Amino acid sequence: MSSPRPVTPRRPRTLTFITSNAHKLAEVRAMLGGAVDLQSCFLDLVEIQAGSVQEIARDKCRRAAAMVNGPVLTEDTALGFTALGGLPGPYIKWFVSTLGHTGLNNLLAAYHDKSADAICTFAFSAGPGQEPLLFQGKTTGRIVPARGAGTFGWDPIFEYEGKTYAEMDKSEKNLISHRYKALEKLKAWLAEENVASNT
Ligand SMILES: O=c1[nH]c(=O)c2ncn([C@@H]3O[C@H](COP(=O)(O)OP(=O)(O)OP(=O)(O)O)[C@@H](O)[C@H]3O)c2[nH]1
Ligand SMILES: [Mg+2]
Repeated sequence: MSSPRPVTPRRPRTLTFITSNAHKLAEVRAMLGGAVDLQSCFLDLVEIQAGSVQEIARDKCRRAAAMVNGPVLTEDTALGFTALGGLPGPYIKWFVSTLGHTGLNNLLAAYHDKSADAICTFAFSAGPGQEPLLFQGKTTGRIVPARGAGTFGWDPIFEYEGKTYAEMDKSEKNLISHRYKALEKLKAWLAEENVASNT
């Protein structure tokens, strides 16, 4: 007996982005432009502890799809310090709120290597029981003492090519960021469907 073929979800024209983070939503809106009709739903989803960012992102998306009983887009951001083997990674939210910018710098005080990877993982599920598809982007930078007037999480301590995210105009960050790179992959996937459905 042959096993069932995996079903590729239809690419949606409307995306419902489930997030509790207004900064993420603003960046995603700015970067998606008119590529898709973006709806948002402000929910703080449970996030599991797991060994991989992918596993956490998939679980978060499955929960969102079950909660709204329909197609959903979710996003998970990790910030991994090379010297710490990729930690705090997906747990950066709790590290930044507990340690602050200075504390995060102090974590690297004993190490010469200050490099860090900002990793963004979007997950799309076509609905409850539908396996999420992942779109991931990574930007490598350095952890530095806070600079710039950023109000978004760790933007002031993440330096890329001489400027922290917080020192960049939004439009500048949105051309090189981890989120931009992930969103380009999501947009390419959406565009493929538009080509297919117009032919
Ligand atoms: O300076 C920043 N520049 C960014 O570009 C960025 N993207 C995310 N974050 C922060 O990193 C943690 C991720 O955790 P996270 O993915 O679980 O997000 P969240 O819980 O805030 O929202 P969500 O899970 O409801 O979507 C949270 O503290 C976010 O505020 C950023 N900080
Ligand atoms: Mg979260």
